[in-house]
Amino acid sequence: MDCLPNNSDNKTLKSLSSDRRLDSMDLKSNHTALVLADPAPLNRVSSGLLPYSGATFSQNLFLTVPTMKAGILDIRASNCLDSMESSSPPDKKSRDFNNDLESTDTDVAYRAWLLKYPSALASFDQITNPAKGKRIALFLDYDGTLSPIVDNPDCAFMSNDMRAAVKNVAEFFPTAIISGRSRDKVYEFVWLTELNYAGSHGMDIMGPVRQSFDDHSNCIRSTDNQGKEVNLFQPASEFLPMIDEVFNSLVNNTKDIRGAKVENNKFCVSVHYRNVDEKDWTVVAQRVHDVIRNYPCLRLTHGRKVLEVRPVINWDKGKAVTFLLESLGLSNCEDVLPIYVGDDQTDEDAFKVLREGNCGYGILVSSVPKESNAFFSLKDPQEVMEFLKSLVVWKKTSTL
Ligand SMILES: O=P(O)(O)OC[C@H]1O[C@H](O[C@H]2O[C@H](CO)[C@@H](O)[C@H](O)[C@H]2O)[C@H](O)[C@@H](O)[C@@H]1O
Repeated sequence: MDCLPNNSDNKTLKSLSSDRRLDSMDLKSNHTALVLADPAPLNRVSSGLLPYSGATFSQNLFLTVPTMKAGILDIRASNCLDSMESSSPPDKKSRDFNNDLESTDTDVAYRAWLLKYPSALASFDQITNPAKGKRIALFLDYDGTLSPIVDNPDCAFMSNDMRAAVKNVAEFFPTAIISGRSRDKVYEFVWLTELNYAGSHGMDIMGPVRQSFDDHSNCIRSTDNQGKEVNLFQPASEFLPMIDEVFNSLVNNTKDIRGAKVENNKFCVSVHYRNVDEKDWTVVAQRVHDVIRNYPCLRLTHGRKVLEVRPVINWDKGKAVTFLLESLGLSNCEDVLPIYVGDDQTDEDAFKVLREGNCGYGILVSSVPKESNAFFSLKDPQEVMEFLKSLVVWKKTSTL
């Protein structure tokens, strides 16, 4: 069934939910597990979507929702649990408990992995040589990239040193933050006016005014914190009432699970299980499924000890990068080298766009080996900061 709401009336979306309940009786279909799989949970994606082409694309933004097989919710929750475990590699604290032998194995595995994803610091020339004569455009994820992962998402502050490094780099290169958090929240953490911001995994982009976007159905004129006129692009605006409703249900459904935390990120909702006892992860997964089973227009993806509930639209951090490049007048690959730095599963969409377009580099921030679409790697936010500083030094000393 296509998930194609044609106006902002939440009832339309709810009635699609009831249709979907009929579909759930279709025992022949076999796509349900895909709803939960990350990163490509959908069975049909609108192709060739170029939002900045000037065409109205509201309809094309919506993806086909797989039909649901009756009575397999438990299987779905257990699939989800596998993903929860695999997308949550042990943190340094717990790895330090491992014995020496295991640590050595981990180091050997990491060094082997570095052959495939070389350090962006050690390979700095390889990154900057192709940038000669071009402008570098920088895209930065927030959590785990600019700020270290901490237990309480409300306390994921970036250091003053990191803020200074981002401010400096933005003086030389157009820079944008693309975060899963709401745009307002990430701005409160970063607090730098010289950047562009995209929140809700790219579903809320504030960029410079572009006349060519004026007819765009999801683009409106607004003002930023300093009263400057800007373009706001919000391709999931029709989902706002639904997301609020789901947020409230998720808060309600998980309030008895010790350590669970639900975060409203405006166009998506995060359900955190970092502080939940591992034996209760399955309960978290089940409760989330209990809620979203009523919303076929929503899907689930996995982040770092977090389940992300988001609209089923053909939009992600990769699309946001393309959109921002266009908005900033930087879409010509001949003149521009985009670099995207991120640590999470949702950043893979952006790495993929750069890799497939052969027009820039993804840099994965990870201290453990992971398969990625990135070209390079950095170990942690500290190394990200060193990389940003190196870019500034390179630019200042570069004669080209
Ligand atoms: O795209 P990002 O900027 O990386 O945002 C992704 C999610 O990041 C946050 O959660 C993660 O960081 C928290 C603070 O370190 C940590 O406690 C949590 O376990 C991580 O998943 C944020 O809270 C989420 O809303 C974002 O979606």
